[in-house]
Amino acid sequence: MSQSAKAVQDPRALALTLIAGVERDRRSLADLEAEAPYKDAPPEVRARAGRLARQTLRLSSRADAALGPFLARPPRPEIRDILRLAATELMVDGSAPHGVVSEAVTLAKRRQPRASGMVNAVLRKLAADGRQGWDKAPPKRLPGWLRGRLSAAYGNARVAKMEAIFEATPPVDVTPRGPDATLPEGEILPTGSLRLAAPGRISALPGYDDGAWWVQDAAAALPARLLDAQPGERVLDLCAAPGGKTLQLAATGASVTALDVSDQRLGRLRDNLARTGLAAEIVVADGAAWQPEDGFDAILLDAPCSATGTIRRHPDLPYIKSAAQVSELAALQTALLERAAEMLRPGGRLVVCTCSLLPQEGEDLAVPASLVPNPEAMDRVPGLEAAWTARPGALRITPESWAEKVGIDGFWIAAYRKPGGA
Ligand SMILES: C[S@@+](CC[C@H](N)C(=O)[O-])C[C@H]1O[C@@H](n2cnc3c(N)ncnc32)[C@H](O)[C@@H]1O
Repeated sequence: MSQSAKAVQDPRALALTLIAGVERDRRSLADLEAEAPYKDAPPEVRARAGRLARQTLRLSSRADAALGPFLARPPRPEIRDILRLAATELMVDGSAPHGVVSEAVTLAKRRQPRASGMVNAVLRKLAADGRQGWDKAPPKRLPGWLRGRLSAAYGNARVAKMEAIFEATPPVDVTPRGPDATLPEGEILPTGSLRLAAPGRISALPGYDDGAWWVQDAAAALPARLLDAQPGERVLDLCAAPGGKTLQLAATGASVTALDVSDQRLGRLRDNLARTGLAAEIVVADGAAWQPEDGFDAILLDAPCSATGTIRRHPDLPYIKSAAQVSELAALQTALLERAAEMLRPGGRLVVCTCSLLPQEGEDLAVPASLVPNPEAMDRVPGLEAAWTARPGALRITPESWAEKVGIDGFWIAAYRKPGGA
């Protein structure tokens, strides 16, 4: 059987193909998971492989620190990845050592047979004596270009706290469709989202099939709440796919247009609307060029960005994002914001957000002269931390907020209005 055919049946082998694709080819997990061998694997193999790959990427430097004392010399990358993956299974999952070691040895035999004895010996030693080295290792550092910028914005101590949060398995939050929604077990958060107690298989949880709620980080749920769409209002969700915020807007009874440049990503938005029974007009277009016939009462711009606020959910990002990409994205964000301001009717409201931690994609974005800050928007949402207010009408949320609850996604969210109108 070929390596790729074996990977389809074996979650560990499949996880290793994902890890290699991220680390060595600098490709995103989303892209790798859309193609073979991942897409051909059975659902339960895919789910476990995806979880193992993310866990291993999140914890790779902790694994290296714990494995280091037992290694005579640095292993080749494909053997190093097997060791890292097995280390996380031993130290995080608490899996039985004999099973983890024997699977790792089998994988090593396929890649570099001469290394299998070393893999066996090192992992046995790690299982017996590695706990202290694992626990005392510092969290994985962000890449230098990103760490430098975040340290300049927030200080080293806060960045270290963010790095600690990025190592943790992220919680799963859901947005209730309304006050009477059937909800799974969990903790109601101050801002109204629900943090699931035991996520497991999401589609098997009560209320999922009826569209009573949808998965959405607590921070990601805030921009639509701040926009406060009203029944009958004409609302534009600019950059809408896969549609978490479209669902929130549509659930208010507003008349929602959901626009995105990616027809493929809009496919997921269509599926989400079908599951929840909510409605929106879907437009495939470049938001910076689209010309609607009439202005909108309210616009939500969730612009494409570096997504550096979501590294705990996307541990591949530090490998694949660069400073040059951030500058390109900031230029696109500025163009989309200018266009959004033009599409807003006088008297209308606009909320712009990015799931970025970089001021270049938040605090420093140029705001069109036709818009003024709308601090009143903040009064409509409960549970906002005072420390999040960056300036009137704008929130800077960083991932180490709510650290005792395992954090929150990082976001920049700013509310504006366009003076004039009736
Ligand atoms: C942060 S995501 C949006 C997430 C979405 N609002 C949600 O809550 O599920 C950014 C989106 O912007 C889209 N996008 C990128 N460039 C665009 C453009 N020029 N015009 C419209 N959409 C664009 C991407 O396809 C992507 O779906």
